[in-house]
Amino acid sequence: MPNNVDLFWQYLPTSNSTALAITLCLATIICFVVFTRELTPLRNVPGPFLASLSNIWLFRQTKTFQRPLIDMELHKRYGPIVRIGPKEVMVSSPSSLKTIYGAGSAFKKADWYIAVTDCGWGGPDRLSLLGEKNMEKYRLQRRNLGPAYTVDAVKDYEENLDSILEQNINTMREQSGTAYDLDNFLNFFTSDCLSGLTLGTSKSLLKSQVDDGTIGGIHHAWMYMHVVGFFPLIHRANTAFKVLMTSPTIISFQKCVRACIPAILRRVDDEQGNPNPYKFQMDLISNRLSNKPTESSLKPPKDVLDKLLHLQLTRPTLKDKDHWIQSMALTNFGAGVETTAITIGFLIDNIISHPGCQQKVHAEIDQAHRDGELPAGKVLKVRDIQDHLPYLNACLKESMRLHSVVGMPLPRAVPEGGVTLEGYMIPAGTTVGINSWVLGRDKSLYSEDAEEWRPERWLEYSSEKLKQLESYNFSFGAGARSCPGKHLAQAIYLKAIPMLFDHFEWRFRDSTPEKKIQCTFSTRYVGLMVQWKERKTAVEHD
Ligand code: HEM
Repeated sequence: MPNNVDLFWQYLPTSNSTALAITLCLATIICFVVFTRELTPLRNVPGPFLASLSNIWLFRQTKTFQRPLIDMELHKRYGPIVRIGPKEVMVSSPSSLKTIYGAGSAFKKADWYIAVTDCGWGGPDRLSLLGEKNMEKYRLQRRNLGPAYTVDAVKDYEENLDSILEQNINTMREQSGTAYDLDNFLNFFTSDCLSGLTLGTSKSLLKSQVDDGTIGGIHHAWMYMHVVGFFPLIHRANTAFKVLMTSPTIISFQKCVRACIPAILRRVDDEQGNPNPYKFQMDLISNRLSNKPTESSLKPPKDVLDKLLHLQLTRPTLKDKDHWIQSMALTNFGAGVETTAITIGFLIDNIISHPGCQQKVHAEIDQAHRDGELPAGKVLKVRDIQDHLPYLNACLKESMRLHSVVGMPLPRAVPEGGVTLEGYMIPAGTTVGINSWVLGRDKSLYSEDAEEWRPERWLEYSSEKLKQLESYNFSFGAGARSCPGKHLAQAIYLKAIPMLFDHFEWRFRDSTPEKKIQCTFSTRYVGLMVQWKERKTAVEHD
């Protein structure tokens, strides 16, 4: 009876050249596996086998748009450090947060961010804060434009925000009882608010319920960057061909890319419905750039663009930089609309999902009205939620902890000399990152019930503990590359949230709503239908 070895030889090809080809193939595969997986200090880092061989594994995971859930599962399975690419690991401990992102850290943004930029095709002097890798240029831009985004600067724009918020609440009164997709509705809401803050006026998207292309454009841009980021070369080539191949007769390279990775670009295609997503904003910005204030006509700034133009007048670095001013103003939309909408959306979802929570929120607001702490019928101040609505504020913190806006690790490159993370030596050049969804559920920070929704925890913590937790708050990033738009976003959601619960009672349209997240860097619910109805205010109750 032939044994297994005999059978093996029996089926081997007889021709010498075929045998040689097979041997060469096998040898190449073995060399490739040994080289990419084993001949690196990362060989002992646990993780899925296929992930250690090529970025395709990570690309495929990312393409599901479920990174927060996938990353949480991976950490549960493999521990505080997981190898998710041949040269990429993901870590989870709070101490790693300080090492990678802390003040003075030498970890630069990784190559994933190349897909956020135009690869220099718009000229070397472009402003693209999120993707900028040249730290000298980045610091120069942020130092000069940053003053338009401080807490004090934002106070100057609040009047515009207040009138948009009032308009939005009135519009919502008219729409009472109608069912809306929560994410869509809030994108309209925040787009109007950011427009008021940035340009002093809005296109009233919430009222018209029609996207002028801006919201779709932002969404598709993030979707593209989120996935193509793993293949910077594709992005570079794509950008180059987009610029070079303007002739309609030449088959654009973009089309080839589309054919190769249809899942991403099928959605990008939709964008073509509106070739100029920022038209409304661009027209206003161009108009004001051609009618700039002079020293003698200078008035106190009323919106971000005003403030940027003031800065331009006083800072020589900004003298010939109209394109920086334009890009910075547009960044408020690209980086602010979805992120702020998602922050409010997750909170609304959490409050309606947890029985009794909305009643508590309403009771707290009503009591604050009765105690005279909140003026009835007026837009609240940014600090009101912190000072007078502790339970609602605790719900917000709990929501941001469990459902952070950014749902993938913020990728950074390990600097020269390497680093030790979670007990493993990680060589220079490796991409490392922490996912906020994982850190927000860290048991060493939030105790054993870290996975549960329990807003009361924020009312129980000592001030020391609160301070410690604040230092691990990753919602707006951390260190030198943390979010410059934080105060702008906070002005919107800290004012809007109490109003949305003061004036309305919320419910899901369906008794058992389907909750499907979609992570395109930012993470939202898709297709979650909600309704609101106007409620009597405390004064009307009494
Ligand atoms: C609730 C709303 C917001 C959240 C949760 C948020 C979150 C974040 C996070 C986590 C980062 C770090 C990204 C990274 O390290 O790659 C970031 C960066 C950034 N954000 Fe925001 N953001 C919000 C609103 C805004 C707004 C309104 C603006 C408008 C100016 C803005 C502009 C930016 C920019 C330009 C960066 C890049 C900074 C850098 O790379 O150094 N964000 N944001």
